[in-house]
This record gives sequence, structure tokens and C-alpha cells, in this order.
Amino acid sequence: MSNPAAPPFAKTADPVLPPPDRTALFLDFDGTLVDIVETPDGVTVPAHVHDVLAALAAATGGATAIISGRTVSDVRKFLHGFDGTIVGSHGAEWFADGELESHPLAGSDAVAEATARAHAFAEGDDRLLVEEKPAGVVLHYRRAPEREDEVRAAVKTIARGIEGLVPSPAKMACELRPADVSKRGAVARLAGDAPFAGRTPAYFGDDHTDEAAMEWVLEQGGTAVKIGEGKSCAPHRLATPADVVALLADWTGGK
Ligand SMILES: O=P(O)(O)OC[C@H]1O[C@H](O[C@H]2O[C@H](CO)[C@@H](O)[C@H](O)[C@H]2O)[C@H](O)[C@@H](O)[C@@H]1O
Repeated sequence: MSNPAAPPFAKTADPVLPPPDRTALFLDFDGTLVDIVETPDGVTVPAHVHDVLAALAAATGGATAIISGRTVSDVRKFLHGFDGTIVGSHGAEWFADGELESHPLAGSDAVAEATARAHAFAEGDDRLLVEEKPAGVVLHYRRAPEREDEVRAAVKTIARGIEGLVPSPAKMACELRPADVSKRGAVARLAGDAPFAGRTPAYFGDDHTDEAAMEWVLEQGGTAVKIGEGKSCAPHRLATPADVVALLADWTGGK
């Protein structure tokens, strides 16, 4: 049973993060830096977030990365001005030093086939959204929650027929992504290279797909912060993206 005297969410940076110049900072995007909204295109990024990301990049000496399920192109659109490393599509895309590296399945016939099947499934119900990615496809059912089981079953069926893609459940969505990518693999790879190597990793995330990355970070002696409700391996928790941004601003010495 939870202790009613304990605050439900950690609110200060001090017990959570080492100093910026010793931290490798990994930040999820949706639900972590910005609020979850009804549709993927409907996200708004408060102006303050851009300032805080710039401050984080400077304070960590470039060891701040966005680790997102979004495409790199989406993250760059929403976080224009951020020139640090962006891992997109759960690790199927990498953007660093101005160069984009994509998974071999990007633009493949397999992804085109999966995308066509996702559209065929969604046809006739305009509450369902199909989000196309270079190396995968997402079926969103936030506007038709009663279709969750059907969507998840459809994604499993599509995956069974297409080599190299696996189902990946997310918040009110189910995705097909390359079998050999994950946010865990992404942070492990990043942490081996400058400027992340040799630092204590810290991961902020809100979703199921962030959990394996947070487990890896904890295995390395780092720290993890879960945003919002739900089961998590993370020892720390914040309620909202606004809390994340405030905590990180405070950590860099900003307002
Ligand atoms: O890894 P993330 O950066 O957190 O991205 C995860 C997925 O986020 C987006 O979908 C989610 O956010 C939408 C906007 O708030 C919401 O409408 C949807 O229900 C959520 O699942 C994005 O569209 C996906 O591609 C990302 O994989």
C-alpha cells in the first residue's frame, strides 16, 4: 500500500540528476516534453521548451539527445532550433552532426506493403489514423478507443505476413517497426560515443517503449524518470511534461 504521507511525484532535480557536465541526458518527446493530444499533428510545443533544450545542450556539452518514436523529420519540425542528436522511429533513424542514417527497411517494399495493409484496415472509419514512417507505420485509435483490440489484432496479423517488422504497442496506437530497433538499443549505442560516453545516463520517458531504455539506464547506475501514471521501472516520477521542463530548466540554472 502506498504511503499517504509521501508526495506522489519527485519535484526536485537534486535527488534525481548528477551535474549537467557529468550527465548523458536522454529525452523522449510525446508525453515527456509535450502533452499528449488527440492527433499526432495536433501537438504544440511551448516556446519555453526550445529555450530549455538549448540550455540543456549547452550545459551538457551536447550530451542531450531526443529519443523518440516519431520520425526524425517530425521531431526536427517540432523542435526546430535543437541541433543535438535525434534518434527517431524508435531507433530506425539517427540524426547527428547534420547527417541522417536510416534503417535498411526504410522505403522498402515491406514497409510499403505494411502501410497499404494498415490503410486497408482503417478504410471506412475516419476516426482511425494511419501515420506513415520511413521504416514502419502506426495505426492510431485515440478517437475510437473501443476498436483497440481490433487494431492490435490487425497489426499482429500484418506483422505475421511481413518479415522484419514487429508490432509495438503505444499510447492509443499500435505500430509496426523494424524488429531489430528499440529505444534500449538506441541509448546503449549512443552512450558508447562522445559526447555521451563516460557520463551517468539519465532518461525521461512516459510510454511503454521507454521502459526498456530506462531499464538499461538503471543497469548502468543511471537514473530514470517516468512521466505520468502507469507502471514503470523508473525510481522517479513527474506528473506532466510541464514539470519535466521546469525541473530541467532549474537543473541548468535557468528559470
Ligand atoms: O517516443 P515518443 O516521442 O513519445 O513518440 C511516441 C509516439 O508519439 C506519437 O503518438 C502519441 O502522441 C500523439 C500526440 O500526442 C497521440 O495522439 C497518440 O495517441 C500517441 O500514441 C506519434 O504519433 C507516434 O509516431 C510516436 O511513436
